[in-house]
Amino acid sequence: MSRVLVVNSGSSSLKYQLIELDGEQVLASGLVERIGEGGGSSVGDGLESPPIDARHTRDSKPSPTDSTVASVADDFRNSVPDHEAAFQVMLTGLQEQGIDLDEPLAAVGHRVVHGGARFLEPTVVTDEVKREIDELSVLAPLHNPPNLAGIVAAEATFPGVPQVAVFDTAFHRTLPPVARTYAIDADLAERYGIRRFGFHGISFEYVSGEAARFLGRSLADLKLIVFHLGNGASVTAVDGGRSVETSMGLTPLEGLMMGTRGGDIDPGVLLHLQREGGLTADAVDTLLNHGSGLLGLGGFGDIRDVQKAAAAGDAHAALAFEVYQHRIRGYVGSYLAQLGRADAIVFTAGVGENNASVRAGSLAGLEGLGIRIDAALNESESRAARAISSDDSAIAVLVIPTNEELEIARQALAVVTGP
Ligand SMILES: Nc1ncnc2c1ncn2[C@@H]1O[C@H](COP(=O)(O)OP(=O)(O)O)[C@@H](O)[C@H]1O
Ligand SMILES: CC(=O)OP(=O)(O)O
Ligand SMILES: [Mg+2]
Repeated sequence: MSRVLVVNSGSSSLKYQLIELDGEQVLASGLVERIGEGGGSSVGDGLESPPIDARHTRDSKPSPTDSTVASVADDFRNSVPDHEAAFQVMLTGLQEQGIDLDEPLAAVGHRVVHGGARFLEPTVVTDEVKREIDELSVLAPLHNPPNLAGIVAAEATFPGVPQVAVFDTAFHRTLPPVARTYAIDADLAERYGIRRFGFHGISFEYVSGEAARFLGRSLADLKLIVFHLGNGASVTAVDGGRSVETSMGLTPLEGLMMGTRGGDIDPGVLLHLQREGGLTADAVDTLLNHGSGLLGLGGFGDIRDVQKAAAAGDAHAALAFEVYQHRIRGYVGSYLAQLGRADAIVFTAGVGENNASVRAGSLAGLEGLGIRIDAALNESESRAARAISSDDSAIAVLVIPTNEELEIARQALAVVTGP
């Protein structure tokens, strides 16, 4: 028996796949979107079709007149998704795709974003594991609560089936001390567990393997810079299959600019907002997680909407689009220096796979570093893993579709079947 249900219960969507790992066949899949906001669901090829318009976001940012701290916070709280309802929609979706829910499952695999220092491997869920995932919610408030809700719902629906948590942080267990250390007081860091963890590890692991396969080379010999550009976005330097540097840190707030998160910021800005703006710590949290990034600066959380607004002459949207690419370009340079060289730069996830302008814009002007994009290849509508660099590019540039669900299914099955 090697049938695994994968539940990726996210902050505003639930993605699922039922996978038969003998032959790696997807038996059913779907996406339940805009949970709790009257949103619908899609089944079947849902993961291939364009997903949600404004995930993690409202349709547009609050106007300055209603942006008192309290009203901004309340506004976002009103859109807290109902994950239990989403789980029920998923079950209906599975049945509509002809799945008999009584057929035995080897495991249910769950994406869990923050595994802290404790969870370095995929882990069979126990009450203690759930407690620890819950405790880590303070470091991933957008993610761990819905991840846990998915686990609890699956336990109730599939009693006796092992629930396996697969952690986004685990791939980054190889980060060397120099890359996981913040330059703050060492005793304080120790006492409060302050260090860099990194996220999107499930995707980075899958995509690195696929990039090696595409290049026909051993992963052990490759130096890769992998950009996961989804709603959340991060980049990892992968050396011989190991994460050696990554842009997210203690929480998924650090690094690149994202849909509703701003990424790297001078910590002095937060102090200034608290002292001069009168914002509470919770209001700053809301602002950083829900009201920054493309949404905060450009007015829309989905980069396609930002591009449309920019094309229509909106200066803030145009600037947001530029800043997004400027950050990516900066990390290319930084990680090239950290790795010493790179065999390939890889783009993945919603924006990375689908947005040719972001790829071209971010890498424009980097010919001196040996990076040249072929415009026609870059603009191709192909969904397959592919190269988009020109023949004379010293560093290959690849687009590799991610498949977090397949990676989770593989890891979950490996845990329950043992070595
Ligand atoms: N088919 C598509 N064409 C263009 N952009 C897309 C497409 N699909 C997704 N995106 C972009 O990807 C973003 C979401 O990425 P995704 O990886 O699905 O996010 P997440 O899994 O983090 O929710 C959207 O904001 C959108 O801009
Ligand atoms: C860790 C993270 O940011 O995940 P997502 O992209 O799913 O929001
Ligand atoms: Mg994602």
